[in-house]
Amino acid sequence: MIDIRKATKIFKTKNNTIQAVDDVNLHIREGEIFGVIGYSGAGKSTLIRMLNGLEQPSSGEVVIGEDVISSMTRSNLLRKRQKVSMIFQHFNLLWSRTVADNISFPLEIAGVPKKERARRVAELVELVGLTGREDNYPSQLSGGQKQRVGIARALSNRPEVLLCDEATSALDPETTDEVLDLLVKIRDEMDLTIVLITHEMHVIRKICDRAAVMENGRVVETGPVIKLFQNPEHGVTKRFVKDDINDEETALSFEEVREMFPTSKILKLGFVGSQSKAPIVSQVVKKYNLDLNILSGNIKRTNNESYGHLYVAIDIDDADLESLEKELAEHAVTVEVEG
Ligand SMILES: Nc1ncnc2c1ncn2[C@@H]1O[C@H](COP(=O)(O)OP(=O)(O)OP(=O)(O)O)[C@@H](O)[C@H]1O
Repeated sequence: MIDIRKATKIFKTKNNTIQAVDDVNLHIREGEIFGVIGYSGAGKSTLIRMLNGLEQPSSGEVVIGEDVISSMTRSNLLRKRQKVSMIFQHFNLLWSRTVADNISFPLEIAGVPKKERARRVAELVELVGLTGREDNYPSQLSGGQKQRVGIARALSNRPEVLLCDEATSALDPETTDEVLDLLVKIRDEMDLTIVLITHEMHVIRKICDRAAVMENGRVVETGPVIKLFQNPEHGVTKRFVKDDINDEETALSFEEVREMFPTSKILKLGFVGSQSKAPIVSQVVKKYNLDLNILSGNIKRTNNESYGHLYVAIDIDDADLESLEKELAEHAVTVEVEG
């Protein structure tokens, strides 16, 4: 559906040349929620702006559906933007217009008749959960409500692609989750493809199907979200995953654990998918008659799976450990011996 092929973007300023996007190749499938994550300056905004022609690549191509965005005429691009719409971190609402009039604005520009506009606005207000707020001005709304207006406005011309530029970065965690839930709902109900950029791994974990990690203009890792969390390969991905899981405390307490259980081995058991809900550990503990201390654990949910790990201190000799590893592997539970 979306193909970014060998895209680069070079900004030349008076004293400087900056390679904001460096030889990026990405394929985004129809109907997926695709995330791009990176720290500040990684090139995310420049990349997402290439998808609606707000930036033109210095070289390479951006294709959405049948259209080569990177070589469209201005008038065709303006028409295409009705099908590739965008929401923003700071909402970009028109402050002198009411909720209803903000949502109606793109329809007015597209020349939709008044009656039809009113019908569409009513539908969208309901879809984004703003019934009763139609006549409010943006200044009378909370951040989450303002973003709902932004979403409704972006959906007014029935786009095929919705681009989200740090759409939840200005919101508190609870409101973030509500807006993320809304994005999933509209993707499901409206056959949308969503591309979002963020610096929060939580956002990727919560709603994305696949994601790309950017650093210095390059995509350094890409794949299904569960894979990025379970088996991050690049250092930047590992940092993002660690920040999200926040297992620093576990690492710090290993020394104490060794003092407390000098004869034990410390194991990290990794779970994914349906296995993370099954009582596998208690089954093998019973079977091998093991003495086991649970040190810490963490189970997280992605959009459609759970994954996580459990640190345990366990009195076990090498032979038993080998059979235990084999048995757990049959249940897709990984075992790593710490230290
Ligand atoms: N119009 C521009 N002119 C010159 N340099 C630019 C321009 N736009 C972006 N850059 C530079 O390109 C690099 C990538 O910027 P970009 O905004 O795409 O990164 P980002 O990952 O979105 O970061 P942030 O999250 O801070 O917005 C940065 O070094 C930035 O300073």
